[in-house]
Amino acid sequence: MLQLTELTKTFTRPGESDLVAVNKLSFEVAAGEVYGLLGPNGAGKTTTLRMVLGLLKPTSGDACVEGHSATTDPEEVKRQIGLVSASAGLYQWLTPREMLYFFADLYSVPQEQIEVKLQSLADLLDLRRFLDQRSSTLSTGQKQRVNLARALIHDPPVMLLDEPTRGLDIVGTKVIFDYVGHLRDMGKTVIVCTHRLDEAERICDRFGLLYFGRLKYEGTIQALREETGEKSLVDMFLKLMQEKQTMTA
Ligand SMILES: Nc1ncnc2c1ncn2[C@@H]1O[C@H](COP(=O)(O)OP(=O)(O)OP(=O)(O)O)[C@@H](O)[C@H]1O
Repeated sequence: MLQLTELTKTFTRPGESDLVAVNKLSFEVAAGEVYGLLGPNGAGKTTTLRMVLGLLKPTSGDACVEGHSATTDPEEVKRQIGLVSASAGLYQWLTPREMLYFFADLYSVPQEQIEVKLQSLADLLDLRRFLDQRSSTLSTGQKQRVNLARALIHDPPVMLLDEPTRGLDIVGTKVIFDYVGHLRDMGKTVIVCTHRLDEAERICDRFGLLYFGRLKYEGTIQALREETGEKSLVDMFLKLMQEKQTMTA
């Protein structure tokens, strides 16, 4: 369970006015739910994720991850979250097996559980053929699957996926779709940040449309259609942008 309460981040900029990058953002994501946090460049998605991860201190408000405050208990919050980021790399000189053991150890997964966990992830993500091959020799798709396994090795209840399909072909994208399906089935609380609105529409249960740090719309695709009068997320965004242009014209 993830709960954001009036989460706010103001950046002070030398010689310029302050920038409210995230502005009183409140929403909840339940276990077994996939929430799409969507927004154009600069909307405040990354700043929000950094605060949820306990890496950036909010100016006010808080994010609660499984009941732990990201502000006062950031170390526990990190243990509760699995992060999948398009830009995460692998340790080239390690094999996937070594890397998964390394991260399991880092997260204090009990020794007797590591092998069991590794075997189940190897099945889930089809890693068996290359578990003992150096990561530098893996294909892009194989590396991606190892990264997905790494995020789950400590069995976190909350998963953050940041641009998970960036740079992937159809096969790689399908792996992500299936992975998100598994996460939902496992009862994880999932947040997906992406620019790919068409993909978000297929994999998310509910959406928050972020614009200039504020949640402009929130709901299921059906609720958003009724509220905006637009059919697709793309059209909803275009409408939002138009409103802003009219306001500033
Ligand atoms: N450390 C910082 N200092 C000053 N301004 C910042 C800082 N970090 C982010 N910003 C500003 O805050 C706003 C939100 O940025 P953020 O990276 O959260 O947006 P985003 O929605 O993730 O965008 P993108 O999709 O392009 O990654 C932007 O205007 C950005 O320039």
